[in-house]
Amino acid sequence: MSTTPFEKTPGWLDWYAGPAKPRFVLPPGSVDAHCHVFGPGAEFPYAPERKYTPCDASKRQLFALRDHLGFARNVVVQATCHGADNRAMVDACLASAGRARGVATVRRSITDAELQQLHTAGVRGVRFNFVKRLVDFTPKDELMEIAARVAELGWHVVIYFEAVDLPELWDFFTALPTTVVVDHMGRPNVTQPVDGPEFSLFLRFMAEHENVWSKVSCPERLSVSGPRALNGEQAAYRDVVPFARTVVERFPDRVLWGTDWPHPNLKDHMPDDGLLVDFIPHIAPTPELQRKLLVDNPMRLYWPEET
Ligand SMILES: O=C(O)/C=C(\CC(=O)C(=O)O)C(=O)O
Repeated sequence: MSTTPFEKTPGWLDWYAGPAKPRFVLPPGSVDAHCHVFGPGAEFPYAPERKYTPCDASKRQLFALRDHLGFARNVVVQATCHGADNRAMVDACLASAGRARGVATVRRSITDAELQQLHTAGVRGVRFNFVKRLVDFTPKDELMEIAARVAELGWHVVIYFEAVDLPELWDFFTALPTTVVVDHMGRPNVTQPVDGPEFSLFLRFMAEHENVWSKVSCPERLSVSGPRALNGEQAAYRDVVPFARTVVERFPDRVLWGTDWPHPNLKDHMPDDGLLVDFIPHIAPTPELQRKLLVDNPMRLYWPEET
């Protein structure tokens, strides 16, 4: 039972308890390269400037899911409900015995010593979020300054934005001096054709910039016609498959996959994470593509010293 002093956002959907055991057997050493921890709020309070208040989702629960699904490692991405207070994410990395790396949110005021502490804890990237419902605006010159500082540590920049905003953000993104990792394929509108102007622009963004990678994650967030990953469904979110599969097949060495557990801000349903894993072979149909997506690429980015 939760003892959080926080009241969840009305209508909040809690993460799925008792997920199925995936039928798809993950390659040994697979990395869940996009997931979060929330609090627990009593230990790691949510940020005053947050746009939503989630249910708690602790490191212990995350690691139990990792083991249940068959992942070896996690990349814990700072969620906006914790603002630039990275303590919950750092605590998860430190408790993971080297099996978790982190992506932080930092402000311009962070000191070099604090950045170094994050590095020692396992942080290897910063996240710049441009989704307006999630964060207040941060000036681009501040973000560029942060990017230049973290480049010196060998970190990358994770960017999260809506597809309609890519044209306006293009110049900023293409000026970033690091590897750039796009969350959830830049959130395409999957009711549009995969070869239509919107997604073609995203593919061009990746094709013309070899430092740009993409997470082919979050079908449950992008899908419009489903079916949902519930009740044993083995062919969930069919409308997202052509988009993700195109990215995996065109850029096999620059893609990552993650559960996005505990799935913040879903409105419609909460997926069974076991069935989400069963989505992977639909978008990465061969063992070679699967190994690159789940092992080789995330290891190169987050644990390069082991590759
Ligand atoms: O978990 C995600 O990747 C997506 C989110 C939440 C988020 O980014 C955050 O809170 O930081 C969303 O679309 O609401």
